[in-house]
Amino acid sequence: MNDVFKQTIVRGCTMAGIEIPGDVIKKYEKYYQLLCQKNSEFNLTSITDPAEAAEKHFIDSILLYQDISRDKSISTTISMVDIGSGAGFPGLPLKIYQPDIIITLIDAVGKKVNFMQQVIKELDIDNARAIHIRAEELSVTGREKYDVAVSRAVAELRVLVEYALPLVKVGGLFIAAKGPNVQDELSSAERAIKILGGKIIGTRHIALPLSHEGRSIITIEKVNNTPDKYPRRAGIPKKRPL
Ligand SMILES: C[S@@+](CC[C@H](N)C(=O)[O-])C[C@H]1O[C@@H](n2cnc3c(N)ncnc32)[C@H](O)[C@@H]1O
Repeated sequence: MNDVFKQTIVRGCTMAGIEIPGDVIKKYEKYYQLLCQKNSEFNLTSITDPAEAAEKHFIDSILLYQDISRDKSISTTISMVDIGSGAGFPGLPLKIYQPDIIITLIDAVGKKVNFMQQVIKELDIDNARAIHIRAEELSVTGREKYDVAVSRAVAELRVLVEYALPLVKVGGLFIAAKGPNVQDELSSAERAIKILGGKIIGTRHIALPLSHEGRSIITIEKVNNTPDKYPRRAGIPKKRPL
């Protein structure tokens, strides 16, 4: 096992005030090992250095937990979808950290979904599935079904909300993990958020605990049902953002 990876998880979580159980760290180590193995076959991530991966993939993911659980007690089961999860971030580290989450991970690229399925199987993770589907298509079976949607590094916010908000229950949350500067994105997404039944309830600006890179975590509450005509068909949200 990679000591630098483990030490960085422990040190970073301590600095961030996150209590991280030993069995969770062990699973992250195994996950990181699988990530490095698969990454030599095809490109899953450009971040493979152990300290960087520990902070920028794993800690970065679990920093969202505070936003997800803000209205729920820790023991309440949360159904969550991660849109454009890629190699599993942020959904899988969150699920490993809080096993009560029931997670659906989706991605448009089959090879990435195969990798997530491998991690789920090899780490023996319950209540987790990875599906090869586009977000626009999941709303056929997954419409207004999830308590929480999360997404990191997938699209600009006005596009992302058309992927995410149709999947979230009224009263649920969409949490977008973004870089430090989000003011322009927030302004240009205002109209789309309103049309789709959302309301921005907060943007939390934070720094990663070790590199001090900035992040913004945008939380949108689903306050009204999304009109049936959204999402538009695959590709249209990105081509013609609301
Ligand atoms: C830059 S990667 C980010 C992956 C991961 N969320 C992370 O932060 O490491 C963007 C991912 O979003 C996926 N994606 C983009 N548009 C999508 C859509 N409409 N539905 C599902 N997946 C999508 C891509 O296939 C890609 O794997």
